[in-house]
Order: sequence, then structure tokens, then C-alpha cells
Amino acid sequence: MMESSIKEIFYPSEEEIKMNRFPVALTIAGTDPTGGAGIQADLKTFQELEVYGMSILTSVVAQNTQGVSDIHHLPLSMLAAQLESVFSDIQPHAIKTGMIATAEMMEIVASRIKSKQTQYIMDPVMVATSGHHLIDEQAVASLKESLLPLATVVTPNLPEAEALTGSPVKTVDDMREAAKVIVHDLGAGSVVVKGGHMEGDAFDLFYDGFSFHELITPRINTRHTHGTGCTFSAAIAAELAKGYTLLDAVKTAKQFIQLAIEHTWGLGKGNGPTNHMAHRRVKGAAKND
Ligand SMILES: Nc1ncnc2c1ncn2[C@@H]1O[C@H](COP(=O)(O)OP(=O)(O)OP(=O)(O)O)[C@@H](O)[C@H]1O
Ligand SMILES: Cc1ncc(COP(=O)(O)O)c(N)n1
Repeated sequence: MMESSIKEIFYPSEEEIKMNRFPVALTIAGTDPTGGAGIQADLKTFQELEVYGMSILTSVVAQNTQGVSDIHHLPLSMLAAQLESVFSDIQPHAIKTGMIATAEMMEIVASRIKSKQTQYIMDPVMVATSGHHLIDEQAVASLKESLLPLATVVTPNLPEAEALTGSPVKTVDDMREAAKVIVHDLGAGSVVVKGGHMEGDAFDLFYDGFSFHELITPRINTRHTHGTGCTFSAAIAAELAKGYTLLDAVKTAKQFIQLAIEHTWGLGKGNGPTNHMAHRRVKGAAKND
């Protein structure tokens, strides 16, 4: 009895194996030794959403809930070698990129993603919550020209939307304008402009090039929002890897991050990480409402 129940829970069905549709997601990002952001947060999120996670490191970051103390960018040859290791063996159904600090790194990643028919989620990580810059100034141009046009969806917060569009993004109207520029001028397939940095409700705006969808949840009054953007975009990647539509994936990711923030453990002396397991506590949480 025990044997069969374990098998049911942890192993894909014969059907899933046959269909080769055991969902696989890949994150290409930096690290966070305290586990709240970067590839650590991405892999936790993939796993919680029952997607097999793979990860490629771009930079090793010495950071915690109080800030970033040092960053080591991996040699370009190591980035290329990791990409070859993965793509020569296991094909992901969705690829997510987070922190990619230099233009050279972005060009290497873009050349591999371009050759893939896969969903690509770009989290345009630029500045950590602590204020530390995680990307070179000149890399922003490469992010816009090489990576962004490949994205199925891009998930800028307000400062990142400003950096991408060159215009202030402070109000909902600004968010709408920025969303149109990011899709129609910069070439992203779709965009979620995240309103975590605004006052009032946690208001995100999803734009797919045709219609706007407002995703609004009550703002949680907490300082523990380290890695919220990483976790949110990783959740979108997981849901797309499972075959859900873009709108359903974004809705599920919104629910996931809301619970992760609401049930934070408050770890660390600064801005603590979210609780990637929180969704398990909500019995029968709707997958997509
Ligand atoms: N205090 C909060 N309460 C509820 N939702 C929040 C809160 N802060 C952020 N969010 C939500 O978390 C998600 C991530 O948005 P946010 O603006 O924090 O991204 P970010 O700045 O890129 O995150 P980070 O840089 O910390 O990884 C969005 O869905 C946003 O609405
Ligand atoms: C490797 C990595 N990627 C992304 C972030 C942004 O997260 P936050 O804005 O919460 O610091 C980070 N701090 N570290």
C-alpha cells in the first residue's frame, strides 16, 4: 500500500512520461545564499508548483535580507558551458531569466533562447530591494534589444518599467502607457507591470497587446518582500511550462505570491524572504479563478 501511494505522488504517470510532458522549467539568474531571491527562490517555486526545475548561474551574489556585499560574475565560458550542458540533454518547456549583469552575458543567453521554441519569461532584474544595482548601465540597452523581443512575457516593476521606456511610471495611467510601449515598441509578447512599489492595493497590470487585465490584491503591510519579483515570475514560468494560458499563469502567480507574502516567516534582520510553501496551507486554493 505504502509503495503504491508514494509512487502516485512522486512519479509522473506512464502517460506523462509517454507524452514527455512532465513539465520542466529552467531559470537563468544570479544566486541568493539566504534563499529568498535568485535561482534559489526560482527552484523552490518551480517545485512547489510541481514543475521539474533546472538552473543556470550567471553571477554568485553575497547577499542577505539586509543587502548585497559582493558579486562575482561567472566567466562567459562557464555561462556558455552551462547552457550547452542543459540544452544538449533536457529541453525545458519554459525558460525564465532573472539577474543577467552584463551585455556580453545577455548576448550569449539571447543566442540560445532565440534557437528554442519555448516560452520565455523575462524578469528584467536591475536593482535589488536594498538599492544595490545588479546590472551594468550598458547592459540595459542589450536587455532591451536582444532579450526583450524574445520574451513571451516580461515582468518589470515600476522602476524597471521606467528604465525600459525612459518615462516616469508612477500612476496606473503611466503603467498602461508603459505596457503599450514595452509590447508595441520594444517587442515583448506581453507584459505584467508590477505595482508593488505603489501605495494602496497591490495592483499589477497585465497587457497582452490587445487587452488589459488588472490583478489587484490587498497590500500586505510587511517589510518582508525580498525576492517577490523573482518568485512571481518563476510562478508564471512554472504555469506556462504546465501548459496553462498566459492569463491563467499570471493569475495563478498572483495568488501564489500573495500567499507567500501574507504567510512570511519574517526571517532575517532586514527585508525577509517570502514563504514559498504558503500555498500548501490554503486548502483547495483555486488554481485559476
Ligand atoms: N506588500 C505587498 N503586498 C501584496 N503584494 C505585494 C506586496 N509587494 C509586492 N507585491 C506583489 O508582489 C509581486 C512582485 O511585485 P514587486 O513590485 O515586489 O516586484 P519586484 O520589485 O521586482 O520584486 P523584487 O525586486 O523584490 O524581487 C507583484 O504581484 C506585486 O503586486
Ligand atoms: C540574484 C538576485 N536576483 C534578484 C534580486 C532582486 O530581489 P530583491 O529586489 O528582492 O532584492 C536579488 N536581490 N538577487
